[in-house]
Amino acid sequence: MLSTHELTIRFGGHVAVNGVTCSFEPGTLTAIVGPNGAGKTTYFNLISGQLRASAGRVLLNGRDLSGLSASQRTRAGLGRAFQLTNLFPRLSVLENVRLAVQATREGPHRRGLSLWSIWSDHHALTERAREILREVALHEKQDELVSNLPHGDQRKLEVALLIALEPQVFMFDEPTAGMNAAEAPVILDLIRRLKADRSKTILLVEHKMDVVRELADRIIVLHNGTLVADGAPAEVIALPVVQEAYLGTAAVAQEESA
Ligand SMILES: Nc1ncnc2c1ncn2[C@@H]1O[C@H](COP(=O)(O)OP(=O)(O)OP(=O)(O)O)[C@@H](O)[C@H]1O
Repeated sequence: MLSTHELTIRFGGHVAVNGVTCSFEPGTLTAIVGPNGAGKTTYFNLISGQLRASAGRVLLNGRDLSGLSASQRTRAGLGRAFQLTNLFPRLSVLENVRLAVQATREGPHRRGLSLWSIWSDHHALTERAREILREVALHEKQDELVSNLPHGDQRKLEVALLIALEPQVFMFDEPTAGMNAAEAPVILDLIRRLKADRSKTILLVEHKMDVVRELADRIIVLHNGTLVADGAPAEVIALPVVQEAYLGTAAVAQEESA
């Protein structure tokens, strides 16, 4: 189980995430919603280690990750979509995924340096990388250079790399942002499949309410950095703070007068 305890960060005088205590169970997809600037991405950054907390703790299966770097947290099982700046733009799509698979499987694949083990490892890693690319519908572009990929494909590649890490916790920050109508369903299907594997913990920051409504088992709401609501999707979506953030104050006024 993943949990945060009184997690807080201050930027100068501004408290962007303010004492957030919350637990996330395996087999559950939790959507994190809230108005612009509420602290959703900052909360993600604190969990994944991109930002160091001013106070509070992040625990995974009882282990305190608070002092660990982002890459150490990744090795501990926290999977956050790669920033594309971390990729190798001059390598192919397949090579990038293969390297991520290799980095994940480094331990079991170290069987000494016989030519056979090098070849069979390479073969197995490449096969796994191809399989992942099929899952995100990027297999037809496996030989393209990453630097040449259009935006939607780069986002798919981020998800491919996340899968290659085989994390226990999947963190998606607006995974379909910038994708066209043909591309988004591929990623949403993939999240549905991850969800069906009841052992994974999934966190999703998402502005599209239809996506949240369909995928989330639970919704938490951040407002000015504070956790203001936590519960089943239908009851949380009905709250005025969510209605205001996503549907505009007009919708709230209409409901109130109805
Ligand atoms: N590195 C930083 N330095 C200073 N202030 C920051 C920094 N990162 C975030 N903030 C501030 O923290 C607050 C929360 O930002 P954050 O991006 O987490 O919100 P969000 O809920 O993800 O917003 P959005 O929905 O618009 O993406 C904002 O007021 C933002 O300006």
